[in-house]
This record gives sequence, structure tokens and C-alpha cells, in this order.
Amino acid sequence: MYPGHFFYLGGTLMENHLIAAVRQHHPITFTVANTVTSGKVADALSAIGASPIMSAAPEEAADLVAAAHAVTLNLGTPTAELCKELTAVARAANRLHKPLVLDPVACGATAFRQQINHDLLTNHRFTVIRGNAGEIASLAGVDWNGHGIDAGSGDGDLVTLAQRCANRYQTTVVLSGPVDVITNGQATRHNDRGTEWLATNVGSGDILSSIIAALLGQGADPVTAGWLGCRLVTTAGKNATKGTHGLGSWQEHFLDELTMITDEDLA
Ligand SMILES: Nc1ncnc2c1ncn2[C@@H]1O[C@H](COP(=O)(O)OP(=O)(O)O)[C@@H](O)[C@H]1O
Ligand SMILES: Cc1ncsc1CCOP(=O)(O)O
Ligand SMILES: [Mg+2]
Repeated sequence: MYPGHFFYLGGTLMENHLIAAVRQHHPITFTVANTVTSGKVADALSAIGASPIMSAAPEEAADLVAAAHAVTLNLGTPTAELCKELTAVARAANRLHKPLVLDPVACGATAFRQQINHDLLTNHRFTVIRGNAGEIASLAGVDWNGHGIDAGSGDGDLVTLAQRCANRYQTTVVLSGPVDVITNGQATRHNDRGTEWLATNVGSGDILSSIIAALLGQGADPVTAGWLGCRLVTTAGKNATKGTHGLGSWQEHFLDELTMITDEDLA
């Protein structure tokens, strides 16, 4: 717990104050980012008031984890070299009790990605896993037609799928999509806000994962951080559609909406 962090009050986290707390305390949110959306993630974190830092150097992994309030491992563009960094960061985060989020981008697409995710999940504890249905199905060992970085298609109940993944890895799962499912295997919440621009925009999921980390860094419990992260991203995304002509203008409005979002918007 850091000075100014929020804590449980009568069993309920003061969700509405978390955004204000992030804006006031600027939690340092360390992302081992992919090479595609690193800048977008940094901008989105900065827009909500968090203090982003990205690095892929194992030499500074322990120091950066020590300085950070929360950490995200994004596996969008893995390499054998990056695996050293992922291991060093995960180990330091567990040792220093820092919240740790996994974004298993396209984890079912190749044997290489499957192996990296398996190794990380076997050897380290994650506070939250955030992925789309195809990614969560792959981690849960459920048959699914993944589609690259996108969710693809499959049968079955998404709540059951998310709960299975949460139970398998003893963690909280945020399964994102048209309806987001947030579960720790017992408590389950939903968020049904959004816009298809979020699916079209490359990096929406990466942004969500790192925003959830920022909220964890501000002291939110995992289910609350997962739900509020989804609520923030989808509310800003939906509000950004006003006056949008295409993906370019939506992206610009989305950053503005993330910056200006209010408790009333989130309600
Ligand atoms: N079809 C959709 N309609 C509304 N919101 C969506 C849709 N698809 C994704 N989202 C939202 O976009 C955000 C990122 O989720 P998602 O697109 O599933 O991640 P990823 O980019 O990793 O596939 C989530 O907040 C989710 O609610
Ligand atoms: C296109 C692409 N290729 C490797 S990572 C990446 C970005 C994935 O972003 P997201 O999963 O948030 O849509
Ligand atoms: Mg993704």
C-alpha cells in the first residue's frame, strides 16, 4: 500500500475515487510493451493520469519493477531475447509484491507463443490475465478458432470460459469483447458498454491491460481494477464516436475522452 492508495471500506472499494486517485498520484505503470502499440499505450496511460514507462532491457528490470506501482507483460511481439526480460520482470514483480498483468496477445496462434505463456504462467503469479475470447480459450485449453490478434469464433459460454481460466491459474481473468467478463473464479462482473471502433483500433486490448495495471497500482482489488478498466476504455471509446469520420478521428477523440472522463460518464 502506498501513501494515498485506496483501500476497502465496509467491503466495497471506492471505485469512483480511484480515477481521482490516479490523477493525483500518477502511479508508475511499467509495461514491457509490444513494438506495435507501445506509444499508444503510453499516451492512454498518460491521458488517465498514470505515469507510463516502457523498457525491454533485462539489465534494468529489477530497478524498474522496484520503482513501479504495477507492471504489465504484453506478449504482442515476443522474441527469444525478450524472454529474458519477461522472466526478470515477472520474478522481480513477485518478489517485490507488485501487481502483475499478463496480456497474452495471439497466444494460441503459434507454438512459440504458447510455450512462452505456459512458462510464465507456470513459474510466476499473475494478478490479472487480460485477453480476448480466443486468447483466454487458448490459455484455458478450450477449442477455439482464434484469428491472429483478434478473438475469432468459438462455442461455449464466455463466463464459464473465463472462470475456467481463472481457476486454472488462480488469478483474475478479464475476458474482453462486446461484453467484458471479469472473474476471479467466484465473483464475476460484466461490462456491456463499447463501440466497434475499439475492435477496429489496433491496441485497444493493450491499452486496457495497462490501464488495469495502473488501477491495481493505485490499490484497487483485481476484480474492481478489471471492471473499472473496461468501463473506462469502453466509455471513452463510445463517447469518442461523436463526430468521428473514421479511425483517425476516433483515435484522437478517444484520447481526449480518456483525459476528460468523469464519474458521471462512468456511471
Ligand atoms: N465488438 C465490440 N463492441 C464493443 N466493444 C468492444 C468490441 N470488441 C472489443 N471491445 C472493447 O474493446 C476493448 C479491448 O478489447 P478487445 O478488442 O477484446 O482486445 P484485443 O484488442 O486484445 O482483442 C475492451 O474494452 C472491449 O470491451
Ligand atoms: C498488430 C499486432 N501485432 C503484434 S502485437 C499487435 C498489436 C495487438 O494489439 P491488441 O491486441 O491490443 O489489438
Ligand atoms: Mg490483444
